[in-house]
Amino acid sequence: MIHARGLTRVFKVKKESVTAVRGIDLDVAAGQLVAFLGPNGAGKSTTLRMLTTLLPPTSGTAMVAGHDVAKSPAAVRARIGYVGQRNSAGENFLVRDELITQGRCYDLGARQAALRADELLELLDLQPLARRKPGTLSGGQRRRLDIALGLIHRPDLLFLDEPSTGLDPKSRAEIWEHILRLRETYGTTLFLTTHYLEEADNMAERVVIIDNGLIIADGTAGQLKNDLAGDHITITTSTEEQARRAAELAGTTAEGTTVRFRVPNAAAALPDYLRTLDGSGIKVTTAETARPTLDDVFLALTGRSLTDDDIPT
Ligand SMILES: Nc1ncnc2c1ncn2[C@@H]1O[C@H](COP(=O)(O)OP(=O)(O)OP(=O)(O)O)[C@@H](O)[C@H]1O
Repeated sequence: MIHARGLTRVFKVKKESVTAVRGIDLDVAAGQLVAFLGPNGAGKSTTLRMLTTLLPPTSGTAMVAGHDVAKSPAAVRARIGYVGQRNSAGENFLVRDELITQGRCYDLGARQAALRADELLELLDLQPLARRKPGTLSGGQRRRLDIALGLIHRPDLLFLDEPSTGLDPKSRAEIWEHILRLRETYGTTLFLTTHYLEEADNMAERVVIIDNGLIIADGTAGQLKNDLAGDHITITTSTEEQARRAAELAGTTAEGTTVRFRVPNAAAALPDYLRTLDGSGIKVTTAETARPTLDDVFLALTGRSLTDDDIPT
């Protein structure tokens, strides 16, 4: 569904050039749900804009929904949907009429546009709001309308830029419920950016991480965590001296009475470690293990946290 090779975008700003995307290769099969993650300024929106024909690549190629973004942008646009970060609906029409008008823009006949609008109102639980104006909807309701607008021509592939950002946790959960439902109903391929790591972790079957214009990791959340981060073991001891010795045995340094370190499989490693500590006369007060997060993956790859720069987690 997406087949990009060496996709690059350089912006000229006065005499300087900014390389936002540095030759990325990306393949997305039909029906996949891919989360595209990266810190602020990593190149997510620029990539999305190139894949959706909104911005021409400086070099490289991308076939999207079977067509070349540079050579046949109209054919790409006819087959994809794009839900940007800003609201797509106008303010003047009622919700249902907004959808019908959008359908007419895609050359649907009046009857077909109305049928499609009603189908999407149903799918996105917008039926009770059909006769309201978009300006009167809540943030979550507006996002659902944006998604419906992106789906009116029943695209094979839907791009969503930060679909849940700025919503309260309940509305975020609802948006995800609808995203998953539309995938189940239509089998739509979904490619979305998100700042919410736990959403990418729980919902997407594939996570692609971009940093500084380059794809630095690509796989299931589980694979990335196993291969690149490792589990956490945390123990506490009753004295700082004991923690220092326990840390030494784990090849790390203590923080007060706490020792933290990573291992490939904590459940298997912890009993051995506790036995070693016991044999050395170190009294452990608490011991726990934790699976890594996607942020741990990013940290392991770059030495930085994805949650820096005020990115909400
Ligand atoms: N029109 C432009 N002119 C100049 N530089 C740009 C332009 N658009 C993006 N950039 C730069 O390209 C880089 C990537 O930006 P992009 O918006 O793609 O990142 P992002 O990962 O989407 O970030 P965010 O999560 O903050 O939206 C940044 O350094 C940005 O400043």
